[in-house]
Amino acid sequence: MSRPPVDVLLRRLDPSVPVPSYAHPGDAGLDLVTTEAAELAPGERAVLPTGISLALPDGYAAFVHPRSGLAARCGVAMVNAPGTVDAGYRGEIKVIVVNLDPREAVRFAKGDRIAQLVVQQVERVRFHEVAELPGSARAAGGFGSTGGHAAGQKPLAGTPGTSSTSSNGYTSVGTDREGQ
Ligand SMILES: O=c1ccn([C@H]2C[C@H](O)[C@@H](COP(=O)(O)OP(=O)(O)OP(=O)(O)O)O2)c(=O)[nH]1
Ligand SMILES: [Mg+2]
Repeated sequence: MSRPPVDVLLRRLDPSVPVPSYAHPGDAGLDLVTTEAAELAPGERAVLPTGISLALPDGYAAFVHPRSGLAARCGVAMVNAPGTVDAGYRGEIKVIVVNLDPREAVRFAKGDRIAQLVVQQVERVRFHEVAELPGSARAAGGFGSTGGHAAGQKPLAGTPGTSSTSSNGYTSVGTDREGQ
């Protein structure tokens, strides 16, 4: 059984902006539009306003995610993806987009859907500082320590894991973690 929706107060700073809604049942994201037209040259970024501000309930946050269609068709990404909207933030939600296409400019018209908002429950933590952390199977391995890199990609220097440089100059990372 699906859970009831969470009530969120929303203010439209621009009356022409639609109240964000889910396109399909089961969708996680609500599309956000830009209230400003913009043109981004290759490599250029912009902070675009959405005309929306929220009062999220305590214990929730909203995350501004990119749209896959814009990314695949136009090379548009979000510089800080996912952007974090704190429950206490009452300002306008903004989207920091960047045009990653090497050749083509991208144009946004007012009302174009530029990103999507995902509202989630978030935990608050209380830290307990210790001198040593308990052990784990992964330990400090990360940043490619399990292998599977594309050809020519080197693992991040200084991370645990078995590594060797072959005659072609590429570094290959072993996935055998025995004996570590
Ligand atoms: O993509 C984003 C990211 C953030 N925000 C808003 C909501 C968030 O609550 C506030 C602060 O964001 P963040 O903490 O990521 O930015 P900061 O650079 O750390 O700023 P601050 O010092 O104000 O926290 O900015 C957006 O509108 N869009
Ligand atoms: Mg911050």
